[in-house]
Amino acid sequence: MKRIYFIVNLHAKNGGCRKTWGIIEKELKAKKVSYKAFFTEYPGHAAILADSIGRFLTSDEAFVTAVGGDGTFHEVVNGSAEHRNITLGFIPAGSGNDFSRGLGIPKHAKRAISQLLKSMDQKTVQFIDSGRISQQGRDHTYFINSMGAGFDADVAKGSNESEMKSLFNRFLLGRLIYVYILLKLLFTYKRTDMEIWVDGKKYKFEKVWFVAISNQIYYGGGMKIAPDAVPTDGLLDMTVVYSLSRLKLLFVFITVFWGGHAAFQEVWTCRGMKVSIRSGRKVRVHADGEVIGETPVMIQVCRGAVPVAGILTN
Ligand SMILES: Nc1ncnc2c1ncn2[C@@H]1O[C@H](COP(=O)(O)OP(=O)(O)OP(=O)(O)O)[C@@H](O)[C@H]1O
Repeated sequence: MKRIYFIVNLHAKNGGCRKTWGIIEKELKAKKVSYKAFFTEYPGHAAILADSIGRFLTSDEAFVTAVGGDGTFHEVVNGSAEHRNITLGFIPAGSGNDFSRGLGIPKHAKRAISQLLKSMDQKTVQFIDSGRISQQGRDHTYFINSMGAGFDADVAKGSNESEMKSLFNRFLLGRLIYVYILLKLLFTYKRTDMEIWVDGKKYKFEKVWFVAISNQIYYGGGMKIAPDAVPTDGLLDMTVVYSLSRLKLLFVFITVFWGGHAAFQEVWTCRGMKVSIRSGRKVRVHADGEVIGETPVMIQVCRGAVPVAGILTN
């Protein structure tokens, strides 16, 4: 097997990733796997490391595995987007871990690395779709899980910056930070009207809470925002939540945990390849839980653009 390059964010899960990396390293040494690890030193570094590995190895096939949370994997996906020679892997060691939940990667480190090594050995790589977000005056950003505009981007920002995140992580409740921040922001968020174009067709919505565009089922640490999303179908799943009172949003929110929200008339869903989002007032936009800018944005699916080893898709 070829050498594996690891990009490790020891700060993921408020430092909890250090333990995961210890387990992985022990396994790699026991199995005599050739590897090299790079550790992120600041936000955004994982993307630079992935890009450097892609450039350094030029046309050689390269295995690059992210160890951290969805934010770390998001950076690695973006850093390797221009390098067709890179095959990715992911070992979940974050607070939310939606990618691994949706793509069948075991949450236990030892099992996750075994699955990854087996997949690399047997060359059972799968080609996952990604979404490409375009904003005026900025480089493209890619997402692998989901993107969103409006309330959920504010919640993502609040979750990433919250001092409570480390407290939740300490009690192994990292997933609940999203719920905690959502409840905090629910009573102050100002809704706005939005215009959404899907594959050339225009839809208008009043008093929108958020638009979520998903490549796979989960977001926000285990919520089934797009229960029917398939990450290899060349399509993105849209969810628009609009015209709901604050109280009813809370009610709808509870149903997202089992994917029951689509039954409400104020929840609109649709599938497509090309989407654009415009809003009455500018609202925040996130990609894989990382804030990347504001509306307006355009999104395009990139079918099968991301080769990933060690995953299970149907
Ligand atoms: N050396 C570093 N110091 C501080 N922050 C870093 C460092 N390296 C990476 N980061 C940042 O840490 C943040 C959190 O990482 P990540 O999202 O992977 O973990 P998480 O938030 O615990 O998990 P999840 O996204 O699954 O909830 C990312 O925004 C990343 O840019």
